[in-house]
Amino acid sequence: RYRVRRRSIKDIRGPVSPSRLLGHEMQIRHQEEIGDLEFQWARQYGPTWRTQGCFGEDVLWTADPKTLQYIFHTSAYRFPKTKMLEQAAKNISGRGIVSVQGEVHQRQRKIMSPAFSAGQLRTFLPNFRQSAARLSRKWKDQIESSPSLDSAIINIPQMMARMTLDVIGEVAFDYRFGALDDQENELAVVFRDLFLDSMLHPPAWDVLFKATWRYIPDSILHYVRHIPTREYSRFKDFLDTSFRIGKDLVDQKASGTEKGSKDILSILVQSNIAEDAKKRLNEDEMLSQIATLLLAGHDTTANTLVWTLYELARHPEDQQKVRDEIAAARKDVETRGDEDFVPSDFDSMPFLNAVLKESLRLHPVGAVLFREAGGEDILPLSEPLETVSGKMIDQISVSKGQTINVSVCAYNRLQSVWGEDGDSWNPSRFLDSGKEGRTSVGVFANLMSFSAGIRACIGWRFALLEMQAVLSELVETLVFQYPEGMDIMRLNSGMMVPIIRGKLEAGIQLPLQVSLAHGA
Ligand code: HEM
Repeated sequence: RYRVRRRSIKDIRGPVSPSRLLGHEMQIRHQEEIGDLEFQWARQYGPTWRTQGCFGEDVLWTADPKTLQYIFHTSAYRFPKTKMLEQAAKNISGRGIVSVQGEVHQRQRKIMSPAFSAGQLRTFLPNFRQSAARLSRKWKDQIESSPSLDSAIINIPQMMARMTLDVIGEVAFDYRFGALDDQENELAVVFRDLFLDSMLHPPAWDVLFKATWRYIPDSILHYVRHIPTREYSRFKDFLDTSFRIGKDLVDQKASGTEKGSKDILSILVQSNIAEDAKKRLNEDEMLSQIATLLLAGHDTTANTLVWTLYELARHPEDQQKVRDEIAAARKDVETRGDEDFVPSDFDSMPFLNAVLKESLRLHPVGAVLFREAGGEDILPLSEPLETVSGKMIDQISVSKGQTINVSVCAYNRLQSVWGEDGDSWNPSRFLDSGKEGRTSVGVFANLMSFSAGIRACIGWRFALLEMQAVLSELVETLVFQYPEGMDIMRLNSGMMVPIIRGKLEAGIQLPLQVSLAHGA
């Protein structure tokens, strides 16, 4: 009888598995700091290695630029998200753009793209700036009411996440969360600590259970969202609440009472109406996009900004350089007679942009992307790889269903791409233009932090402009200092977040000493 032989990746080198049943899964999820193991393995085996998943599955890991380029750019939909990831995304965001695949994804992305055009984005800048100004006002008030009157220790992540939630509410849906003003908004409440509460250090039973999802038919898998444990019920609460509130919002936009509105949902509703009837988003898909944008568009940006302030507090000379650049741009604004920065002003802040890139490089909020081979395929490698049996190979054959974990954090530090100081903070690397010979990979700055290709972050320009707007306000008006002896760790709560070593129970923490900038 003819049998198809699966292509084995057993000859790819990798660490010895600590458990037959769970492989490296628990070790990876419970590692002390996010990325530590991947950095170690990338150093030991090069940018491609193999680990053991649950039930003895061989998992291929890659941080190799040529492989990444092949998977994300060259191969269209040939490397879908794993079924486990697809279902996990559906549990929390429904059938929105993050969780669908192939043609459905292509259809949704086409309808959503107009809402993220450059022209559309410009209209959001005043909102980004006003929200940033409200945040800096809050922190100034905290400083002015502190015992010393000139500085205060402030836990940065808390208010930052509230600000980005307010921003996404307003510009995406014309909806007021009032999060910066401590309002007990229903949606804001189901959102609070959603990921930290549900995804940190998952128990072994759940890791094993999720590993079986690939064998369960979709019609049954759909019901996992009703499992009454902490993770599943928190996600269900969030999704149900966001669908209920979203429905009112969509009805308002569709009824045309808000003609001329420029929020993302209004554009989306219009773009959907303009689409061929057969290709339109149905109600379930439309509501899912609301949950998706809330999730994808708020904590991501907040955390990147938090890590940026962490680095600037640790590198005061760089912080001052950014402040000087902002001051020079401010003079230009005044000379022009404008009230505030316009998008092109941020082009004249090369160091601020380099700082954001370097922060995204060292602290990608999504440290790993999960894919599988949609069919038999051959992955190219940028450098020959020595196998367990001592062969040198320059490509890897994979079978349909082969799990491929993309280590964004390891790629972002790869010495062959970023130089010997790949592990260190050095924003100036982005000021040098000597990039010839590099394999072009990510959608932004050759980084994988916003992913790449047809499934790259749809909101990367949005995030960048928001971060430019917020960082320029905060650094112009405030000075951030790193408290002596504090030890911050990168924790995995589904996203890379900071905590203080030994104080996990305190949750996400980055307390910085904040004072008023001279003249602010
Ligand atoms: C610094 C901030 C951000 C980072 C680092 C980031 C990162 C990413 C990454 C890595 C992906 C790919 C995920 C995967 O393939 O598994 C992604 C997808 C996505 N992001 Fe972002 N993101 C950010 C901000 C935003 C914002 C502000 C929005 C919306 C306003 C947004 C909306 C989305 C959407 C809708 C997708 C799915 C795209 C698709 O599958 O076609 N993101 N993002």
